[in-house]
Amino acid sequence: MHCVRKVTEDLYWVGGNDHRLALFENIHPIPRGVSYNSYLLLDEKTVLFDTVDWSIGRQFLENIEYVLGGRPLDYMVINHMEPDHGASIEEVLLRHPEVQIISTEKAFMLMRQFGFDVDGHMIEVTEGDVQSFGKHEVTFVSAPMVHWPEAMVSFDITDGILFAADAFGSFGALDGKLFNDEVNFDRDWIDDARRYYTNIVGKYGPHVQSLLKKAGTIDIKMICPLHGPVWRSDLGYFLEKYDKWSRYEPEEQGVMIVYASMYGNTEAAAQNLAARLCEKGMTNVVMYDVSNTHVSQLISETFRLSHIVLASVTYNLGIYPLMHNYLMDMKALNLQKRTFAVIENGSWACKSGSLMREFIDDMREMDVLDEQVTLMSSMTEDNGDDMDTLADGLIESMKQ
Ligand SMILES: Cc1cc2nc3c(=O)[nH]c(=O)nc-3n(C[C@H](O)[C@H](O)[C@H](O)COP(=O)(O)O)c2cc1C
Repeated sequence: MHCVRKVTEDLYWVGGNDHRLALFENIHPIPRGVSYNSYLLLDEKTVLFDTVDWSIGRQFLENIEYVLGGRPLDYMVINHMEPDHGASIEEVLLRHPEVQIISTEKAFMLMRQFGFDVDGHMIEVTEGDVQSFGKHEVTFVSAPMVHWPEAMVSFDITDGILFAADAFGSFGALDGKLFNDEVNFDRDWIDDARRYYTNIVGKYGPHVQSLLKKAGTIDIKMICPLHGPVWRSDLGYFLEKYDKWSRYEPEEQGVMIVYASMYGNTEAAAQNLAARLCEKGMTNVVMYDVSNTHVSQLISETFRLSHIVLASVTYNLGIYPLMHNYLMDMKALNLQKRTFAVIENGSWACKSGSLMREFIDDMREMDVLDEQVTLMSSMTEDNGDDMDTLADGLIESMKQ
């Protein structure tokens, strides 16, 4: 049975939702599921914009057949060749041998690498090329590393619709609600959107910036991403988030305390700091235990907030492994422009503080406050003054 939504008079959403997949990219938990979006335009020619993950292939094929209503499929525009979007290309080809695929040179290379026989079906496009499908004229804009090197976005000049590939996407299944104005995005979706952006595309901020610059020159009325809601109102809200995230600017002044603790003493010290901060009036404080918070969530929150406190035990003369993993992820994603503070703990040879400092010093545009707390197994009254100075240092640095 088909399950489609009308996007405009002649454009249909023909994607689907997956609630069964536990880990996106086999790494990131997606408790709210994920949607794979694909769009079918009925003009003088019929045009499919991207395909879907194989997990929802059957639903997708039924949707296409329903919307086509017996018409041939003339074109398939492939903006992005990652398998969660490109996996169904070959099946569409088998069912519609008449189809011509419009894509970039690199995407065709990837199609062959993934084993698709696309010979005789290829129309290669580059930046600025325009293709007319009847009433609709579509131009193609390269978007390398947003989030793979072959990526492009397509812009329907006639209706002002941006087919944005992996840009402006979000984790979360749509479950009937296709448009941003059919959901409470700022309440129910923004955390998943941020976790999607920061972990999937976060590393490529400068590439996203260059795409945003190009987007600024065209009159976009609607954004059709490959995951999550279609944007048809309040576009500025999401464009502004993307601008901040891709410039690595925090969304909020606030303190994120990330702690690693085996027996609870470092955790107690983290609580002590949180209480002091709130006592001093800084109440935008969140706390995360590295041992029970997925690193994708830690990364997302690190993009959101301005100040990060790392509180870690020393573990076999090193940083606690899960804290180390978080720091490595942060570095891999190229995160910048944050202020850190350090709380270290050790019972006989305390090393975690200096090691965490070294790690952060190696990253771009990161500050570490001089104020630091060193615990010998547990926090005592003797540490009180240092903890107070640390809290003051955090609050002071927010004023700058
Ligand atoms: C497996 C293991 C390895 C540790 N390695 C060190 C170490 O190399 N140097 C040190 O000073 N403390 C070491 N510690 C002690 C911890 O850093 C920490 O002081 C202690 O676990 C108390 O903090 P917590 O209650 O937050 O876990 C180790 C503890 C464990 C369980």
